[in-house]
Amino acid sequence: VTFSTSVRALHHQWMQTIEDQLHYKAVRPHSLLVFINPVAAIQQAVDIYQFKVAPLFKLAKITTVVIVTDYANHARDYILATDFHKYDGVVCVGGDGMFSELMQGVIRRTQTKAGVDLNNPKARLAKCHLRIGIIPAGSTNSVCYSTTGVSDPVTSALHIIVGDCQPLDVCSVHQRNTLLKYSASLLGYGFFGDILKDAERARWLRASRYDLSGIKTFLKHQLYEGNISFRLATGRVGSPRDKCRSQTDSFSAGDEANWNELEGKFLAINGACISCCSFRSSQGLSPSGHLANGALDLILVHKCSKFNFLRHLFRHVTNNDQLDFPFVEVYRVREFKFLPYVMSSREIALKKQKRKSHFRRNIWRRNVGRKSSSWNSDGELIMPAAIEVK
Ligand SMILES: Nc1ncnc2c1ncn2[C@@H]1O[C@H](COP(=O)(O)OP(=O)(O)OP(=O)(O)O)[C@@H](O)[C@H]1O
Repeated sequence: VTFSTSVRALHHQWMQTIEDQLHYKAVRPHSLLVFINPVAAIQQAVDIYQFKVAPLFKLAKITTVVIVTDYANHARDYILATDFHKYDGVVCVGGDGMFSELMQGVIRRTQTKAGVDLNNPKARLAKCHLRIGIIPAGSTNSVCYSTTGVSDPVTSALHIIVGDCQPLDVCSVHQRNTLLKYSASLLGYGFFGDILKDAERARWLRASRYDLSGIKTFLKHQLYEGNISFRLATGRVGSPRDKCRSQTDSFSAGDEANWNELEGKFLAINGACISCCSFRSSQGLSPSGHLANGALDLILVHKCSKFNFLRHLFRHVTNNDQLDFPFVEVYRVREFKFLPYVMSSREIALKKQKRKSHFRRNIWRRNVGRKSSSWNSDGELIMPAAIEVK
């Protein structure tokens, strides 16, 4: 909504009323540290901040320190080394990758200060009090879209100004006793991991790199074999197949379920902490995913024909239920572990020999088990395939 008037007195009255209202807001930021990723999407983040956001912060009397990053992980390193007493929060001007970078910095900083061993997958993390605001300026902006309902810099700036707060679930991704990453939106193995890996090689194509890599990855129809074990979320956390999207309970003590285990050949294994919607898919990967219920929706896409996989993918951009297929399983879980089955080079050699005589009969097996995929963690690649997520 835009108000406009040529009457000076009325304009002044409106401004005064807004200022008064802001004055009464108890928890709103007065001082912010802003990080701008100049290479996000079509390299317009600096302009978006300068022309759309900075004037609003100025009107709201928010003082800012602005840093245009020089390299990947500049913001994360800065957060780890900075004294935050004078800031009420940090703002990320960029996409999901940039948000993830700031989030890694904020969580790592909080845990280190609290003496928590980051590499211990069983450690209970300390709560982060420093808030992160997102001004969408990236290619996908899924976290912003899933939390505010749109991807619009001005809307996000207004949310920040009035001090809106939306808690988010974050999961830790470990390999044995090493922390790999924290993830707040998508953890995708197979299809989404391969798309990202391919798209990273073609960053010069900007946002369209995802479309091109998506088509290439789809045509490869690569299957990945492995074992997945997961602990279901119990209590009133709802189900990923709920049609009702209203908020559910969050994790409560004593909420323990047994581990389930299954193995198979997967086209995709996706963990969604939020619905992961974006302009590409207004429903998202997990349309009923909740924002802070302490659970993650685990979507397993089993081996199926290319045609059926295309139907599943196509439903993400329509209002049809993309989870309603016999080859798609979905669980709301507290944690999961994945172990890829990858053949050794000796096994591959043996298989090749065998295939010479049974080439036609075994042709379908060509894609299975030769190599593992990588994980796409909020738009960042995680190379180890065997992970524990909590
Ligand atoms: N100055 C910089 N030079 C190069 N890379 C940077 C710089 N600053 C940040 N980065 C990195 O750029 C990566 C991508 O940034 P970002 O997520 O903002 O844009 P995007 O990939 O276009 O958007 P999305 O993640 O929403 O698709 C992030 O991983 C971030 O760490």
